[in-house]
Amino acid sequence: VFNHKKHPKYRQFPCPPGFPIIGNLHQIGELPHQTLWKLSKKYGPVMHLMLGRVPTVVVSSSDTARQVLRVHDLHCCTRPSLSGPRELSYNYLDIAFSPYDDYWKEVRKLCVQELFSTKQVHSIQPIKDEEVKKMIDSIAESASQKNPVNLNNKCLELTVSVVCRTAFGVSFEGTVLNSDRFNKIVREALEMLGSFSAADFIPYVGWIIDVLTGLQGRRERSKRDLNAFFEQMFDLHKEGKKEGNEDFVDLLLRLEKEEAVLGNDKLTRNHIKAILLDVLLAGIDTSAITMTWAMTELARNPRVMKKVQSEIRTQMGNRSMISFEDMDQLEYLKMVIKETWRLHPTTPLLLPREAMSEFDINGYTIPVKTRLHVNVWAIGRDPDTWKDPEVFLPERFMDNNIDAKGQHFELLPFGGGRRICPAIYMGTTMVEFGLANLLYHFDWKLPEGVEVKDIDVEEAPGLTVNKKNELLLVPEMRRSCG
Ligand code: HEM
Repeated sequence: VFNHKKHPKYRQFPCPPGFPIIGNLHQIGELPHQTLWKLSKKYGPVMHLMLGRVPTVVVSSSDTARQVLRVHDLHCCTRPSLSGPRELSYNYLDIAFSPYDDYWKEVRKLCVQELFSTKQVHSIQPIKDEEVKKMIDSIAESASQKNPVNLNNKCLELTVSVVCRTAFGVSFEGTVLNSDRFNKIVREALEMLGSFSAADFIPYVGWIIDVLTGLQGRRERSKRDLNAFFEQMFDLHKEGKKEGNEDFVDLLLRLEKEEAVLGNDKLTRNHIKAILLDVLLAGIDTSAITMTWAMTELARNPRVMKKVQSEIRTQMGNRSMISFEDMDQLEYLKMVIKETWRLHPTTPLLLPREAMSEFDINGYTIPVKTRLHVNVWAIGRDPDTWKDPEVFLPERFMDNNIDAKGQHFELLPFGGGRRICPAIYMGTTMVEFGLANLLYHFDWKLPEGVEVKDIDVEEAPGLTVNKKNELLLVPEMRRSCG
């Protein structure tokens, strides 16, 4: 383990005091991005911690994020090797947890060209149209009975349906797998990816703790369930029982048949499963969470709610459905989404990186093998960057060109550098389209007895951070004005 005190050439990092063996692990808590944000106020925007035996650096300002993600990207764009991801990703055959190597470059390129491309996003628009219509119809029913709607669930149902039909050609209403079982498999896998594994922090003996706590067993079960799910999807495609046009499984099976090559490997079933794993785990929650947080902030800020609805309704006039092309005109809605990402980035610490060679940030030397986190959540609340950071104010994006595509280091919901999310367009269009429809068709009232100040922003722990408590709002069908 690297010890700065024994290496006088290195400037001593600011670091909170820790204990032997566990280091600072006990300080991290359930919501690490929040704890680390508080610590960064005392220890600064480049902070060193020992998580067990793992030296970790957390950066918490837009300038230090720029240094990690742009200036030194090539020194630190690999991922650390972690037990949960290793188990679930067929030994890092996926994109998100693969180390930085030729295989990662090839598999990422293949997915960007074939699965996440603009052309692909446009080709799945009919699926989105249908699924959004289903969502609107089911909310309309609640509206007619004046029943509150659970928006966490509604947003998740929408993204599950869109992603499943796009990737597997299957919608989950009463078909092959019932959606409860599917949701359980996805939830458990997400938890296994995000869970704290002693083996990752305490070498040699940590794995014993994982066996004793039952984590290892749960991980193995999660992998078996996912594997069985993927096999079922392959069978379904073999039997020709799935619906619609070419989906991701069709496409990847076709590439397998054509003997596509990734780095030194031929594309096999395990590669396909690992790619589909990323689609499931990175594609479903992120968009749903963004929509839920946006609706939460709008309910807390009636002025903004009114303004964004007025924009959508003025631009759209009277329609039964909004189309994908209409999205271009909705400038204020886009600002609302950016403001949502500033305060509620779905992946607040991004995915971990690891230093591959030594480099400096602000005069501190980061040794090889140091783990790195960019605290995007802290950057969104940095008063040196944002005026009144705690206020939800979409207008702050009015007179600047700050976007969320990884070039503006004060707003990084998709990360940045070589590891930036490869599906920004797919994710953004899903969020815009879902929200525009929710806001166009309905007015949203608070349930009886609830006041604006009662709507909380408590967070649920996890690799992606959702609203902890359900957001319940009562929909009222929009009165058409013509
Ligand atoms: C609003 C929606 C989304 C958000 C906010 C989001 C956010 C992110 C973030 C923060 C990362 C980590 C970047 C880093 O470590 O620097 C990431 C990586 C990734 N995302 Fe997304 N994402 C979204 C949608 C999607 C979708 C729809 C897919 C696929 C269907 C996807 C696939 C991936 C993959 C494969 C990676 C790993 C990239 C790599 O390590 O090379 N994401 N995403």
